[in-house]
Amino acid sequence: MAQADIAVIGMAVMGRNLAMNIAEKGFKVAVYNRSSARTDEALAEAGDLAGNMIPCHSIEELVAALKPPRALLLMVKAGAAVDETIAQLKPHLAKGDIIIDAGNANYRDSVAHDQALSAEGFEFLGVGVSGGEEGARHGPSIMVGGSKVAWERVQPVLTAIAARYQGESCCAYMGPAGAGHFVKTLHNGIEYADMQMIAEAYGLMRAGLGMTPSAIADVFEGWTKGPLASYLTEITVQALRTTDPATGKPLVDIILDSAGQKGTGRWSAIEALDLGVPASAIAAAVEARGLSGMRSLRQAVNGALGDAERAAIGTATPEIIAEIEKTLLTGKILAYAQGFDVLAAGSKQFGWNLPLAEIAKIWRAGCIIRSRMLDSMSRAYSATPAPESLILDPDFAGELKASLPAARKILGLAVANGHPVPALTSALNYLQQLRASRATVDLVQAQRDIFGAHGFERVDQPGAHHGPWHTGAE
Ligand SMILES: NC(=O)C1=CN([C@@H]2O[C@H](COP(=O)(O)OP(=O)(O)OC[C@H]3O[C@@H](n4cnc5c(N)ncnc54)[C@H](OP(=O)(O)O)[C@@H]3O)[C@@H](O)[C@H]2O)C=CC1
Ligand SMILES: O=C(CO)[C@H](O)[C@H](O)COP(=O)(O)O
Repeated sequence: MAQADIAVIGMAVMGRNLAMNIAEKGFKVAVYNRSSARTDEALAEAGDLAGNMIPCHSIEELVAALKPPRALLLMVKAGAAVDETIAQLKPHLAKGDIIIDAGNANYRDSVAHDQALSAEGFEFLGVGVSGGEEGARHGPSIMVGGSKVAWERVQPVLTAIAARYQGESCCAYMGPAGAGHFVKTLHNGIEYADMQMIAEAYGLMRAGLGMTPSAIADVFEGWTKGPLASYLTEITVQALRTTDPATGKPLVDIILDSAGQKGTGRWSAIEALDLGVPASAIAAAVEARGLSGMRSLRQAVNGALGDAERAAIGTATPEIIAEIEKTLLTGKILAYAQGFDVLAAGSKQFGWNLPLAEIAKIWRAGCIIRSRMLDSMSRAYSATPAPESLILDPDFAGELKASLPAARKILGLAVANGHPVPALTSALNYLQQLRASRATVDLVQAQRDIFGAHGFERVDQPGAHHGPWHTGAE
């Protein structure tokens, strides 16, 4: 009998936890996984919540379990798995039924799915979900894009399962198809930058100040009470406090220094480049992950040039630690500013009218980048008119001004003493470029005009100009 409010397809980490979350909020959820064993495992794990879950072992069974118009939420591997699942579902669905892709899809795939499905009479939502396993189970941040009719149908479920910040649900409608996954992509781009900059600050304390992981954990713990308060700061404390049971060493020292990536960070950098918006801190973080994976090249370069000389930048005094905190704060504000700039540019380019203040609001709880700073960002974007960049918001401008001398000093020391700090320096260079009253691309314009007659503008006359250039003859 059709009694389920919604279906969740994909019973891996995210899907099964979302299903339990939905069941806990009092909705009936039909669950299905390509390999049936996972469906049974999910039911077994659900305990009392299984009463609100309907296990289905075939697509036919799943479709029959749903109240019309049927809403089916896919939480499977992004890409081909989504295409295949949609193709399997379609023959069993009726017009008006809703397919929701809630994985980490590329927003372009969401747009394509929306076009194809709406042409066949189905509704589509591309939904970004952030919060990992814990978030999926107890309240993620949810970014919805696509059909408004479909949104209205599933809004009660998605709003109920999302995290709450001071009573407000961290689920919101972002705009037409593509908008939800575009926002989620940039969330992850910012996440990459935030994580990389935290790792760089850790590196400075570890190799530059000679501190132990546990002493650095204490520092990060202190930072959880200040402007850097965030989930990522908190889990950094947890990571640095963990000892490897097998060796008794700090676990962080046993973990291979090669980080994976599934695509969203890279897509953020690609979209930024496509839109012509600098997102150098995000790009640096993506590149740092890529470079970490080039193990044979790293070993060859290490062998050829010798181990990077990572000399002391000082001793672990409260003063220098406070300067590293300010350096991280500077980098973090700038990386978020870049991420929001990409969102604003995408919004304009695709005519989405993305709600930037709302985005900052729904990122305040549930998602991986949740932080105290996002509350200030939601306030900044609620202003009329909204600032052109977060850097121009008076509070963030004030924080940057106050932190800048420390950031320059620390990053100067870092570079001079051989410490890799690609994301932090990219962020700082971005600000230094923006602040400069005169950029050095005047010389680039000269070069372009000499080799390609590309022309240039003059500061003292209107119009396009060309040369005349010194030939060496005069
Ligand atoms: N893990 C996380 O922290 C987060 C993940 N996400 C996104 O959520 C989605 C799900 O993530 P996660 O739970 O980690 O699971 P995975 O990304 O590891 O995907 C595994 C699931 O996809 C299914 N699957 C794989 N290939 C196919 C296929 N060809 N046809 C049908 N089903 C297939 C698997 O079924 P089977 O068991 O049969 O192999 C399984 O249910 C992904 O898009 C991910 O990027 C979003 C936020 C956080
Ligand atoms: O979406 C997520 C959190 O919001 C994923 O957990 C995370 O981004 C995984 O991505 P990657 O493997 O590329 O680090």
